[in-house]
Amino acid sequence: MKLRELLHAIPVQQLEGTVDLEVSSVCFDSRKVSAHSLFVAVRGVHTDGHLYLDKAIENGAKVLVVDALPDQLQAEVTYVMVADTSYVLGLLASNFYGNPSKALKLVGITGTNGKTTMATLLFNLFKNLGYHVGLLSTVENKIGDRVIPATHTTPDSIALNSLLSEMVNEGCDYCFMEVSSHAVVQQRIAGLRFAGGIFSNITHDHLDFHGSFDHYIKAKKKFFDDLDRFAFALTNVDDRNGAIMLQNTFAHKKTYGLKNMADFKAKIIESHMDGMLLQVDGHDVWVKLVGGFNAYNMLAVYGAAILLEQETMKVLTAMSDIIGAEGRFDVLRSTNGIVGVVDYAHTPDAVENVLSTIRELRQSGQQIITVLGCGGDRDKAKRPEMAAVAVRLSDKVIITSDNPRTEDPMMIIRDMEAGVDAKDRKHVFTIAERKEAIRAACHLAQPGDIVLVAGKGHEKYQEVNGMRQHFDDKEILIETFNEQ
Ligand SMILES: CC(=O)N[C@H]1[C@@H](OP(=O)(O)OP(=O)(O)OC[C@H]2O[C@@H](n3ccc(=O)[nH]c3=O)[C@H](O)[C@@H]2O)O[C@H](CO)[C@@H](O)[C@@H]1O[C@H](C)C(=O)N[C@@H](C)C(=O)N[C@H](CCC(=O)O)C(=O)O
Ligand SMILES: Nc1ncnc2c1ncn2[C@@H]1O[C@H](COP(=O)(O)OP(=O)(O)OP(=O)(O)O)[C@@H](O)[C@H]1O
Ligand SMILES: N[C@H](CCC[C@H](N)C(=O)O)C(=O)O
Ligand SMILES: [Mg+2]
Repeated sequence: MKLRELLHAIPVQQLEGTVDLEVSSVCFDSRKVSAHSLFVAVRGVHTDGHLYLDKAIENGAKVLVVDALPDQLQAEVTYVMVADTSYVLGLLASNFYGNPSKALKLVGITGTNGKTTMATLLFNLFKNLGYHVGLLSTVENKIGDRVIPATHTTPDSIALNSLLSEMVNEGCDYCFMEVSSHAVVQQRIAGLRFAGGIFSNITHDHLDFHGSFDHYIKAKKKFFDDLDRFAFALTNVDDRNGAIMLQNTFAHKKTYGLKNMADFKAKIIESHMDGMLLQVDGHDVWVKLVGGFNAYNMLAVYGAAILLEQETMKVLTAMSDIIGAEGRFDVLRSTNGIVGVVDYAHTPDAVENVLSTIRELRQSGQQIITVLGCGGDRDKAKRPEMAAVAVRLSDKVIITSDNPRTEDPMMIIRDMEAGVDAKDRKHVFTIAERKEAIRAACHLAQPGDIVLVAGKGHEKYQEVNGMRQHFDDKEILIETFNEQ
């Protein structure tokens, strides 16, 4: 593509060099630059792309996008100075791939918990309604039935636009994607046109990255602030911060809720281990998901489908058929009657929701044994809180490891243990090796008891010191159950 074309609608402050040259690719990593690339220098968490301008030129870059011009300019290179390179990277990525978000209906979902579940439910619902659909999620990216492994909850703007353009080329009508707060702050979604945005909820997470809860709220809100007047903005009115999300949006404001007045309303009529009977806008509908939080997820999905102009009865019928994402309240049973639940709960709120649901569904005498850990190089403040909630709502807890990354697993465990009251310690065990922790929980369980393995859900790895080793909670549960 010609640089002149690529710079369409880009807020350029200063230009040095020609715009009549061919650009072969847009890159933000000097190591991925090849002949005739355009390199965007981004200021990151660990380093600054502006330090790699020479490396980018050495690797073949002919255009550099910067927020400050270097002292020495190279004659054969075009310099484009802009105020915010991360933002401009989003716009350039959209332009480079032909603005694919404008050629399908893109719906973004943000919030602390429920994004993957809602995006997957919407993907499955619209497929069931007969559309060709795309999905961008933590678990996987999908174009129709084709799976493309996911590296992030929200891909970087180049990967994102490349995936969207493949979706357009393959005839997708809709794409449902997760919008993480990291992605909003890092402008990964800049330049995208959304047909709608959905807010699930906001509770404690990622305070390491955002600094404070207030900044975390503002990051989520920015997604709605940037929606245009043709989009819908659907929020959870039962969440304390649900209304705040829509304060400054130009989009059509719509609400859903189980407790407060809302445009889309639902009630839980019956709850079972294998599903719930919901009343959605006055209609009874059986769904295959369990837990009050999933009533919210289902209701938001219903609301979004109606806002996307689907027929009510068709949507309700399809809702009975669809399932959510892998590793979200997956139930397994041992031959001797122990119930295993694998769930991706990795925030205090999610642990509370999952355990409250299990408590509501258990029969008298059934014990709950929870296995959980907390991720390394992530929000430390949630560690004692997650442990405290698990101890409050379980009969026994085994504290273990969950992706220690570059941290010492025992230090993470100590942070978690700080949330356990002295009086509860006799019900709490520490087994750093996750496999052994799961096995011990199964051995402690009596027939009928429930073993919750929380935090990793669909993940197929344990990350230790930058190395990912194969690890699958479900696989270990099944293996141990088969021995019992
Ligand atoms: C903290 C964070 O979000 N980091 C993301 C960020 O990296 P960074 O800011 O650390 O980048 P950096 O290393 O400082 O480098 C700055 C710039 O210099 C460039 N560089 C660097 C070295 C070099 O030799 N040449 C070069 O050009 C880099 O390409 C980059 O453009 O930008 C990168 C490119 O987009 C991301 O891959 C990276 O995600 C890391 C791997 C990550 O773990 N992110 C997690 C926290 C994340 O994003 N999670 C959310 C979901 C959270 C949730 O809701 O659960 C997600 O959306 O996945
Ligand atoms: N609407 C909800 N409200 C609260 N908790 C939820 C909700 N939906 C799911 N959960 C809980 O949160 C966990 C994570 O759900 P999900 O993967 O859908 O969230 P996410 O927002 O995609 O998370 P991530 O930020 O890691 O991408 C689930 O396993 C469940 O325990
Ligand atoms: N997307 C989340 C997932 C956390 C899941 C948990 N298994 C962990 O590694 O902390 C994050 O990167 O913070
Ligand atoms: Mg997710």
